Amino acid sequence: MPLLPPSLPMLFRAFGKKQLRLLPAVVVLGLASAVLEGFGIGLIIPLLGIIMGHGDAAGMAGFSAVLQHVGASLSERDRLIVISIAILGSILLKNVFAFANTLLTTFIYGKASHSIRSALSERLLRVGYPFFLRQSPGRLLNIISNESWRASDAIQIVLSAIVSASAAIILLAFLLLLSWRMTLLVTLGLAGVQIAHAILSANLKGPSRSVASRNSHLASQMLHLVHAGRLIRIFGQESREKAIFDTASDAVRRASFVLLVRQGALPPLTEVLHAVLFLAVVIGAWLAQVSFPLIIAFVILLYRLQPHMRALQGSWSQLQGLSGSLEEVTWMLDPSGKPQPPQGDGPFHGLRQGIKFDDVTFTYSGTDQREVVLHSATFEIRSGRSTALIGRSGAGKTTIVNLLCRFVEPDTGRILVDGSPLDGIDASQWRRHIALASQELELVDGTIFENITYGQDAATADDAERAARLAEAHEFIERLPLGYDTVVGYRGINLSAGQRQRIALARALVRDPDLLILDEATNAVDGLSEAAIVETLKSRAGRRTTIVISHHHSTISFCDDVVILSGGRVKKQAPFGALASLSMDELYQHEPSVTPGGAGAKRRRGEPAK
Ligand SMILES: Nc1ncnc2c1ncn2[C@@H]1O[C@H](COP(=O)(O)OP(=O)(O)OP(=O)(O)O)[C@@H](O)[C@H]1O
Repeated sequence: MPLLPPSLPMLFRAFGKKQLRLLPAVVVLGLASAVLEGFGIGLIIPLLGIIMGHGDAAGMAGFSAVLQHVGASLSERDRLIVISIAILGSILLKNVFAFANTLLTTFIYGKASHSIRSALSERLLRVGYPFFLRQSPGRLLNIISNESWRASDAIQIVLSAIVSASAAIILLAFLLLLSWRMTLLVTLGLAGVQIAHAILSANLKGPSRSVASRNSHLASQMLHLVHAGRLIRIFGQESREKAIFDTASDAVRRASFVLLVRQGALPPLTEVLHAVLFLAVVIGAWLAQVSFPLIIAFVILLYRLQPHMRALQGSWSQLQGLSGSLEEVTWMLDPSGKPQPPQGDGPFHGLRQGIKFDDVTFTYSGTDQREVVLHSATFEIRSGRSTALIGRSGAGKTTIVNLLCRFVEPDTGRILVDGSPLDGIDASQWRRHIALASQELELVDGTIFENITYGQDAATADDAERAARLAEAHEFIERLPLGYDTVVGYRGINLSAGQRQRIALARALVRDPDLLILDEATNAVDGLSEAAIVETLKSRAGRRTTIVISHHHSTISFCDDVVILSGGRVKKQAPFGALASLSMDELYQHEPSVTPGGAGAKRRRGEPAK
């Protein structure tokens, strides 16, 4: 049986070297206060000796005899005063050390909880994006908001266990110095209690895991209630959702009850066992005719030892009870088995010739069906031109954007940027040259100015206004009482969908990127505004590369090229001018008869179009 939960070492690593360096101080303070406590209790032997008129060391050996000689040269009265002062002094100093220890452990606890949360956020920010496609948001939320606190509690439990262990070791050493026979009896008894306790607390792991998984489920339900407020109301599902939530909440209650009952049974049980041990020692000492002051000192030491031993056992069972939470936190902290962030460290200074998808195939991993969503896609995006990416719903357009932004990587094939593989380029340098406005990218909970300049710390109010004008957002922003200082609320809840889209577009335009990607970025914008936005985009044409995804003909009308997708396959790539007269439906159904190079040509040779 491992002494500590296997997840603890990783937690301590997250904890930081600086804080770890403080741990010896915790041990030293714990030991020092225990030494003072043991010493103070030991001095009771000569004190009682004087009071009871047994001032000599008859019947005593070893350390007890040494203590019995403390102040032996003084008169009885002076000795009594000196010993009393020494006892009081040691109690006082012991409590000063104990308080210093409390301060230190509280400081370390605070730092530990912060370090764990910080490490969790670091992991979330650095992990490869596909992680979010596979994991339940409820689970992630539960780990950060609930389990991270429990992991911090585990660290505090370990710290107080260190203090208790230090005290127990010292008090046992004092017991040993007083009588090795009685100490042997005590140690055997304590070992028995410890074994009984360990066996009982081993069955806390299951309920602890059950609490963690039910908490994840409950967090998912909470997220659902927050996000689906309109859906639930319009379909009149309040009662049903309430019942589902209550079931999830009650499952947490029931799992926690089982855990707490099992945990709660341990302290009374160990207290009874300790009491049995205590009595056994007293009776044993009496039977062995140990001197009375020695028995008193031994019993007091034993009495003081018990809370530390019980605290140690309590720490053990608490750690077992927290094992589900610890496993969840260490799972999130552990980089192994998680998608890596995009690799590659090549520099990128700007797009010159263009981007080529070369036979790219892609499947979203982690889904049960694992359907191929992009089949051998080959097409080009010319630099300084606008390319419309069109196709019916589910054709794979957003997947292409995900690949371009390196949120996901191709299974086979390559994406070439100016002839170099994209996966060899440093992802953050590449992304600095891209801006994405998409129906899925949210606004941040801040002001309109903060949203427009998100990721552009150097952007001024003028820059923000210029971008807002280009995105047809300036007018409505100016009409708001607080203008650019208006707080948009969580996910931009205080704005209309069209207003949110225009701010998101301004956020993309303020970067003036090499590659602007608009994925259904204006589908909620009114016709007039959209026409003006298209004019803006036209003015960028020839200067910057733009990819536009839309189901509206008007939105793609200014594009130079069009790539038509169907069922994850590139059906056609052509200059848009040649097909501009066709409606969107006709474009979607267009057969790959005149494909200048690229995927269509390849298929004509080998593979029928789907
Ligand atoms: N995270 C995901 N996990 C699994 N499959 C996904 C995921 N995202 C998309 N898909 C699947 O990939 C296919 C292509 O989806 P994609 O979002 O690229 O389509 P789209 O052409 O952008 O559609 P729309 O016009 O509706 O936005 C679809 O069949 C979809 O079900």
